[in-house]
Amino acid sequence: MINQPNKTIKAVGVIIINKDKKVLIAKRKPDKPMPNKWEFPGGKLEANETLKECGIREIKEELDLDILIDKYIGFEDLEYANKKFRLHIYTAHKVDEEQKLHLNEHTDSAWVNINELVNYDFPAIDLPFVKKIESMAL
Ligand SMILES: Nc1nc2c([nH]c(=O)n2[C@H]2C[C@H](O)[C@@H](COP(=O)(O)OP(=O)(O)OP(=O)(O)O)O2)c(=O)[nH]1
Ligand SMILES: [Mg+2]
Repeated sequence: MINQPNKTIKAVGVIIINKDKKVLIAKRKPDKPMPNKWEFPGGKLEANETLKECGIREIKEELDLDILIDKYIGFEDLEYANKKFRLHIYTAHKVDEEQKLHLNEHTDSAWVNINELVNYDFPAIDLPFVKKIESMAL
């Protein structure tokens, strides 16, 4: 296939919120882009799926969790390794609050209060999302 350096890659990150209003964050592996950063789990859109379907699929693949998507928060654009990304963020909750996660793609995870998110090392692009959910009544 011809290289398409200007094509924007769509990705989805999911902010899973539990009954205590804590949000799930996960730590990226050391051998991935943005090594060891904390993130809202998710990944890249595949052909023939919607952004919401992508979020649900990625959370199942990365964490073995079944979720329902709640709200669209927004998007931010980023660029690295000569590639352009547009990261869309949704909030969601687990179908079964008791379901336990498994780390298939991350080295660590944590359920944290929204006002504690600033203490974790996120990619710069996540800061507007953190600010936005801090100001929302979740
Ligand atoms: N999932 C997620 N990605 C983020 C966040 N912040 C941020 O800059 N990114 C970037 C990293 C990636 O360039 C892109 C999402 O890619 P990803 O690494 O999750 O993709 P993926 O799960 O499909 O991983 P892979 O197939 O490349 O291993 O967005 C975030 O909070 N969550
Ligand atoms: Mg991912």
